[in-house]
Amino acid sequence: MIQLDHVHKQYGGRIAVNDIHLTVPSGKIFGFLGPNGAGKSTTIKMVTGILPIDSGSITINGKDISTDTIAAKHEFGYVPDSPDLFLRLNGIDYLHFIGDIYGISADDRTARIEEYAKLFSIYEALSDQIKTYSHGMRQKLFITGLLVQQPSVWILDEPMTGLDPKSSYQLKELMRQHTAKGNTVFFSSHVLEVVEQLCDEVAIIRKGEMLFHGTLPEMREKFHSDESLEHIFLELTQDA
Ligand SMILES: Nc1ncnc2c1ncn2[C@@H]1O[C@H](COP(=O)(O)OP(=O)(O)OP(=O)(O)O)[C@@H](O)[C@H]1O
Repeated sequence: MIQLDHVHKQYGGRIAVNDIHLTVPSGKIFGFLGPNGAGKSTTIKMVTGILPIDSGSITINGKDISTDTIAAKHEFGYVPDSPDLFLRLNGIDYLHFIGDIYGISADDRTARIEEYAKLFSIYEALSDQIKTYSHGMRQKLFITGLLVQQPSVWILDEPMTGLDPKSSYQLKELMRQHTAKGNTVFFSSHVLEVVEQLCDEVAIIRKGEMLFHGTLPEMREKFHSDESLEHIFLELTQDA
């Protein structure tokens, strides 16, 4: 479970996230939506401890990211929207680095690397430097790292971007299996068809303000609409 309590963030004088209160429950796939510049990545970077919070608090499985940072970081895994990191490492070195950080045993890590790198068709490329990977391959390597770590909470920023249809399907299946075991998946996306098909709950943010948080049936009831998520999203986020 992820809990955001009155979280606020400004860049200079500009408010990026305004007093957000949100619970991402265990056992659910949770979609975080909003137009460009709405505050999604800023929120995700605060949840993951990459950016400091100006005010409010964030806990992951009850561990406070600001005051109990290391413990909180052991609760989640994160796949960034721009996986352009550790470029001089080989894929396999990156996966062992993740295994070392999170104390994954040699047997578990070998089995997981083999299973998931093969599932995402990057096994053959693991001895190459990450800088030679395409965007989609980098994305899949970071997802494989998440699966080597196997944390209870998955935080994914635009995870489907750059994935081919088969990999996107595999990731969606893994998200479903993970939450079916009582774990948490929190991801941002612009692909509303995927969100509509996959998510148990959604939150919509615009200009740093939370516009809606709940299930899709609750959204339809609240906005008196039988329309698609895309239609409701466009209505909600259009400039007044
Ligand atoms: N490092 C920064 N310095 C100054 N302003 C920033 C910075 N990062 C983001 N912002 C501003 O904060 C606001 C929220 O940006 P954020 O990246 O969180 O949006 P987003 O919802 O993730 O957008 P996108 O869908 O385009 O990725 C925007 O107005 C953006 O210009």
